[in-house]
Amino acid sequence: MSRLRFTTLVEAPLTVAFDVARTLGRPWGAPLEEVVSVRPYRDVYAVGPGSGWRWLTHSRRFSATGTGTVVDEQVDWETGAPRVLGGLLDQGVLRRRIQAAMRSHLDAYAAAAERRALDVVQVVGAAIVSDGRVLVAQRTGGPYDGMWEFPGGKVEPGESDLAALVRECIEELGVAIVPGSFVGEVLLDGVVGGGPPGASTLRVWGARLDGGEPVAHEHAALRWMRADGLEDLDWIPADRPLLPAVRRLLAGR
Ligand SMILES: Nc1nc2c([nH]c(=O)n2[C@H]2C[C@H](O)[C@@H](COP(=O)(O)OP(=O)(O)OP(=O)(O)O)O2)c(=O)[nH]1
Repeated sequence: MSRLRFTTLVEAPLTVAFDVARTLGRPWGAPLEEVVSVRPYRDVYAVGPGSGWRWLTHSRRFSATGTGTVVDEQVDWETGAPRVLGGLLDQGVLRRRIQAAMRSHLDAYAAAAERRALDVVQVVGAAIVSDGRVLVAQRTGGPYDGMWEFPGGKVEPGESDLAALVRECIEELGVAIVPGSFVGEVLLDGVVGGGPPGASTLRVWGARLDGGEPVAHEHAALRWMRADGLEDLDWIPADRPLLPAVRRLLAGR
């Protein structure tokens, strides 16, 4: 079997990286069919019957990082041609062709995803840690009335994620923060900022206070929570998958 791997960093949220990858498909003509699709985390395609290949799969994994989405792709194939000829074909001609086609395809893909990301409203949140506790905030009004969240909000056009994080904490809590390590990114199912449902994501960073005590200017309440009480809060459902990473942040790992 022959295998090629590709890694691309796309400056776009998970949802955009995933959706644009699927719209563009892949740069070779083999008739691949979808085997698995878990939006926005992974998909797998393989050749359909009667295609002339013994084996051809293309799998992609989309992972969130502080600077964008990392897309790891793997192409596995075997033509099924007789031994020596098959080896030459798989390891020589096809390998070079797939590699060259994928390289220019991935450059165009990254650029297209970055352009599309400009049209999607991104939400950022701060997991502010102090003395082994994390600050959580209770929303008031709207569909998530009474639920708990990380302070933060929508990134404005042309603003960086971290600038938005700092601005939102000043507006909502009246404090300056220093952003730290990236905690994670989750899909938001609903409509955010008037966009299509499920287009946006929430990206959370660890942070520390740069002096001052947070005051709830826009929330019903604020609470400093230790790791063991986090699961019991009535969180906005989208935030729950982030809790294991927040516990690791509190444990200093
Ligand atoms: N801030 C924040 N928003 C979250 C979290 N989880 C989650 O699903 N959301 C959703 C709720 C909203 O639909 C959206 C954020 O909107 P927001 O109302 O807080 O944004 P904003 O501060 O910019 O408010 P506005 O100026 O538009 O009124 O993201 C979270 O942990 N923190």
